[in-house]
Amino acid sequence: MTAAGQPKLIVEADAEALARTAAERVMARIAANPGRSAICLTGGSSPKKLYQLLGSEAWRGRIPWDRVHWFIGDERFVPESDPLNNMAVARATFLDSDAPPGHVHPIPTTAEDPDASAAAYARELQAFYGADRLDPARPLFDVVLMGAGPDGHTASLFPGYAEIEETRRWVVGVAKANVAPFVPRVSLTLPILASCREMLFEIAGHDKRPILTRLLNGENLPALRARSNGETVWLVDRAALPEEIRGRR
Ligand SMILES: O=C(O)[C@H](O)[C@@H](O)[C@H](O)[C@H](O)COP(=O)(O)O
Repeated sequence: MTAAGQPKLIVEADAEALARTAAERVMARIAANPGRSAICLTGGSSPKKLYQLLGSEAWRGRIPWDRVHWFIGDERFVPESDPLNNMAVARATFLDSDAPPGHVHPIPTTAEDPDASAAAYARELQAFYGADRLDPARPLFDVVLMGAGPDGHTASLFPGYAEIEETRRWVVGVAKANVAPFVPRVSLTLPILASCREMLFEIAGHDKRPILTRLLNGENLPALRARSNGETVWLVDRAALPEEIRGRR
């Protein structure tokens, strides 16, 4: 985990400390980009503490809302009114109070199917970026937030699924998830997620220990294959660490 190009592992005492470090890193990337900043959010339970922090009185005032745009790396193909909708969680927790509406870019789930929704979001990302080819010298996102599922998926890129190998399309529809909730998904692909200054994984809690152990052992799972063209950071808490590593820290 220390060789060049490898994810950098940062261990925090607990999920609260992890969320604070994640918030500081997001803020540092926004501050380092004096222009229009783009943050790619994620879903599931892992980012909730971070979102709550960013929505708190102390942190809200630190965010330059007028120059930050908020995207999402994957979505469950359910209406925004459904509690399973990833962007709806981010909106309710921190975006709705301060983000200008035009700066929040949800994956549309009103299209006829996940493929149509994926195509629409690809067009939106390309319009924002100003090109349909990514220039390695000009990343699409400042930060891409990620989580790791129990099967090693990340975003909605599941192990063994064809979508993980996609190199051409920016966004793909995924007919059925490998883990609950078993609803269709829409996901950005690895090359698009890689187009960022920092990819930041949040992996916390005892339940994550089995999958973190597999990832640290180098299993070729989507969460290990997802890498930034810039920096990749795995923020983990002690509860998620395998026993033998925990004893050494
Ligand atoms: O829509 C989703 O479910 C996600 O974006 C997904 O990739 C998530 O990050 C992992 O499954 C981890 O999920 P938890 O954070 O709930 O463990």
